[in-house]
Amino acid sequence: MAQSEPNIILHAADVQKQFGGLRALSDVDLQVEEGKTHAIIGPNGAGKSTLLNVIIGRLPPTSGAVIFDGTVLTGKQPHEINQLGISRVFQTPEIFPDLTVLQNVMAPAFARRDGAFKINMLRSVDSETEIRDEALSLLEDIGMTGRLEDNAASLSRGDKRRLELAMCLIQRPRLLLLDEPTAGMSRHDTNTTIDLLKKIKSRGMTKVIIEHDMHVVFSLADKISVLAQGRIIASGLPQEIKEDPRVQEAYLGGSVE
Ligand SMILES: Nc1ncnc2c1ncn2[C@@H]1O[C@H](COP(=O)(O)OP(=O)(O)OP(=O)(O)O)[C@@H](O)[C@H]1O
Repeated sequence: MAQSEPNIILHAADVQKQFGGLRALSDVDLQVEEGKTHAIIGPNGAGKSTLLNVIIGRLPPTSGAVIFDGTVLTGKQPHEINQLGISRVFQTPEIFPDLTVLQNVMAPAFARRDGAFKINMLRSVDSETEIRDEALSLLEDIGMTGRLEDNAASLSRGDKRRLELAMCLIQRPRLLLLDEPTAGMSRHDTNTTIDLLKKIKSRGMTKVIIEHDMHVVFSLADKISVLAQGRIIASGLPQEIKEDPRVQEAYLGGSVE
């Protein structure tokens, strides 16, 4: 029996981004399959953050379009894109410093339940007990059960990043964008985060991850696209990318191990 075609949930179609005289993105065509983890790698200045900012509506593309599950995102505001079920974990954590750790994780679930989020996120309307239970479960997953009542401002940078990840996960977005989710973390915290991201894979959430740490990339990615000087120079399975001479060259002759 023929295999059914994979569903492309996110498509950046022929995207260009110009900053004055600098072309940060050229002819970028990125297709992300539903339920998969798609990593975008590339040397410094390759255009990775620019592409992510175009996807989430923070930057308008100079030309081209981004399509999410049949809806053209280009021209929409970041909050509208978020309401369609796209969340992003930022390099600088965006948390509520004056709330406790537990309150931080519960807050986005209440916002989603009571406000505009509720229409397009995967989950249905929950009771406060359900939200609390899910927040506790996520906090256990990220190893922060011992810090529930601590003020979020008191957390280390790595803990703030994992807290923000839990805040995104409780919204159960259809697409989660992760911008260097383990930057600044110890190896132990990095591995905890990898385990958490693997765990949520089984929930069918699609993830796009930008990452410099190849241990993280090769632990998580189903597919990898390589950006260099604003162009996608290779796209494929992790093993194909590892062996691709163009990729080795883009990393200045280094290895992508
Ligand atoms: N707002 C901006 N104005 C002008 N130039 C910009 C702007 N944002 C990014 N650039 C330039 O666009 C290019 C791509 O930058 P970008 O931050 O997307 O790369 P990156 O792959 O994310 O790099 P890194 O891995 O170092 O974060 C770089 O040359 C950068 O200097």
